[in-house]
Amino acid sequence: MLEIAGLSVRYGKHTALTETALSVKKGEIVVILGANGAGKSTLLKAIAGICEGKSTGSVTMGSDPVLGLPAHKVVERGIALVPEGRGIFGDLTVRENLLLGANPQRAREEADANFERLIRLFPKLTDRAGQTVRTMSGGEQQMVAIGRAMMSNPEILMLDEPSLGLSPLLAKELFQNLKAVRAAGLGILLVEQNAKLSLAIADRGYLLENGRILREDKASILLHDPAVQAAYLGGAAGHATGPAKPTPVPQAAPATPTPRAPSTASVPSSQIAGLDIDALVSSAAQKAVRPPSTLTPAYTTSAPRADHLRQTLSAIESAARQPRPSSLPPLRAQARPNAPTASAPTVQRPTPGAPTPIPGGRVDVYRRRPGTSQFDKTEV
Ligand SMILES: Nc1ncnc2c1ncn2[C@@H]1O[C@H](COP(=O)(O)OP(=O)(O)OP(=O)(O)O)[C@@H](O)[C@H]1O
Repeated sequence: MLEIAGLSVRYGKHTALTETALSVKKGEIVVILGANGAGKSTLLKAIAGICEGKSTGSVTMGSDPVLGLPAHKVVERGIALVPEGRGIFGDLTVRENLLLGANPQRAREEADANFERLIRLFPKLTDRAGQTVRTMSGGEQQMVAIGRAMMSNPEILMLDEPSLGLSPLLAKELFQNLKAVRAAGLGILLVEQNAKLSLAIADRGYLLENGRILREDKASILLHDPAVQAAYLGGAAGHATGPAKPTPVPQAAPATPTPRAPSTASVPSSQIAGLDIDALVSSAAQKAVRPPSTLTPAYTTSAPRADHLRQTLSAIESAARQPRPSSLPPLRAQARPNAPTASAPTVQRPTPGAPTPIPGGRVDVYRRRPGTSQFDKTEV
């Protein structure tokens, strides 16, 4: 169904993918294994229409060409991507995130059916429909991200390292969920560091190295191949999880989830479809542009900023109260609204201690009495 042939991607002079070929059929899970920088994310991004590099070759969905289409058109062709890091809206509820997934034209008419399919696959989502997503555990958030992608009614679901950041238990649950998605008839293209778990559920696998596909085989064969074990499973199947990458920090579930709205035991599909998708999309777009205060942890409350301001002001005030050092030259005499006007039109900058005499003329210099608004006249 998804066919990739001769796909190459360059970022400027750097070639990230070279003549890549692979396919994903309906109802199968295909996993891409590769070390850091092998080009796995680039492959998914090039298919999804969000790659910053220059892509050449061919990507087709059925008989439709896909390569080069903008991301929203790729989704309309039936390909959905769950990006690394999930890309969900943490400030929105589960229901709102799912509804955003139903924005593509191909999904709008079938939003009810897609939602029914989703809650059959992930019944937990119905209990959490009103919960704000950022209050959920990493595994639950990943489920929302997959759920949102599925609401676009895809035939191919692509996932970029979905187990990243999940505890082993949550990762296991995630891979069980992917089996359920496959059973629903979707094709899955999976990029994973967790070679053991992903090969255990996959049908086929590709090994990608330095942007080239080195090998393609059945997942069960790859899983038990000594060379694959050495490269991706730490030398012994079942003990390691893939090539070197910093061990993800498991996301703990919050002690007490705080739903924004009371949890609904069951959400009828009409409740999903009843929301206004366009309004939600534009509100989500606004929320995605965060004010600077939410981006800088130090300024998440106004107190530290106010303290800093107060300290700065008091430092300026106390500096202003300091007596002026006598070595500094006096300020240039200026006309003041309530002071007598100097008889000469210009006053030269005086030397310290004594005003400079003006040749051929007399200058009246007015000095302010300290602490008053009175002026004393001096003739020069
Ligand atoms: N936007 C970009 N601009 C320039 N080079 C890039 C860009 N994105 C990726 N690359 C380079 O392309 C190569 C492949 O990167 P890619 O992210 O696809 O690898 P990966 O296999 O997904 O790695 P990882 O597992 O570390 O995420 C790397 O050398 C990377 O530095």
